[in-house]
Amino acid sequence: MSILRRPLKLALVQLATGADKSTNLAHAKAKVIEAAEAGANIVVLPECFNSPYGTNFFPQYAESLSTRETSQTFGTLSAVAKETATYLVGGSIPEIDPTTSKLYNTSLVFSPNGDLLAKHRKVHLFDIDIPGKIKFKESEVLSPGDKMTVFETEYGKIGLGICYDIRFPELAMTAARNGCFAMVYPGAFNMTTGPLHWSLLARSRAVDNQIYVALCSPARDLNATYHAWGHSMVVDPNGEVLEELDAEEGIVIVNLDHRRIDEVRRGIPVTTQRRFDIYKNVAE
Ligand SMILES: NC(=O)CCC(=O)C(=O)O
Repeated sequence: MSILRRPLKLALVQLATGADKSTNLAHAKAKVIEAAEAGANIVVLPECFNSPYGTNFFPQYAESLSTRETSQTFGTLSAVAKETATYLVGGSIPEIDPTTSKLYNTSLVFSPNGDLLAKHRKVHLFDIDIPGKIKFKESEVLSPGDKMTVFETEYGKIGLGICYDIRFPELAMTAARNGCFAMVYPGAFNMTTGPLHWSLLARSRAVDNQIYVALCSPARDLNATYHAWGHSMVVDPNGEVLEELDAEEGIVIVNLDHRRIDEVRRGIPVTTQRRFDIYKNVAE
């Protein structure tokens, strides 16, 4: 059997977000319903979809995600997943762990009956400094997650990362080696690295592993302090961009098909040609 058990429709919601959390949540809910009505089986929201993106905003917007009772966002996502009977990758939101007071950039995934399926805390924090262009240091306020995240669906397994996580091929590689048919990354690249690396990284992770790769960004808001690149996209296992948005709000809906994975893997059989006998000390 293929790693993708049967065809499905994947939707990416490139959401326009603002400063008001309740408005963002209501808007996200409306867009998830719109995607589901268009036939989506799995819906993805962007990184930091309920708040502006910035280290100064994380503490203010953070929620404890232990239960739906402690988190407005948890409750909303769970309810809309159930209402629409879709798998929902709830982008990411700032999380506070009440026992340690540590903050995380966290993604929650819900099943079609509204149960929490997975929780991914961004593993690689976005700390970069490109002189004259962009300096950003998530680690000033956030702590990194300490595990990879793969979740099981009726279609097969999906790996989950958040934005900067895509720069580390090991995550996608490990997920693919463990049988995932796709990597999904809620993300918010910027106007410096977005044009150069966003598509390149998505296509690289896809070609490396011969899996589908989906990146879901917020829409660009030039009134915000951080200008997201947008360009939410789905790439197929051969590295071809199936659909890509521009900067504005929109929904990408794409059919994923196991026959495409099988065909690409048959044509270029790198999955069976690997030389594990000569790859040594990869952890160094
Ligand atoms: N939110 C992020 O992790 C941004 C990552 C990014 O822009 C990059 O270039 O990497």
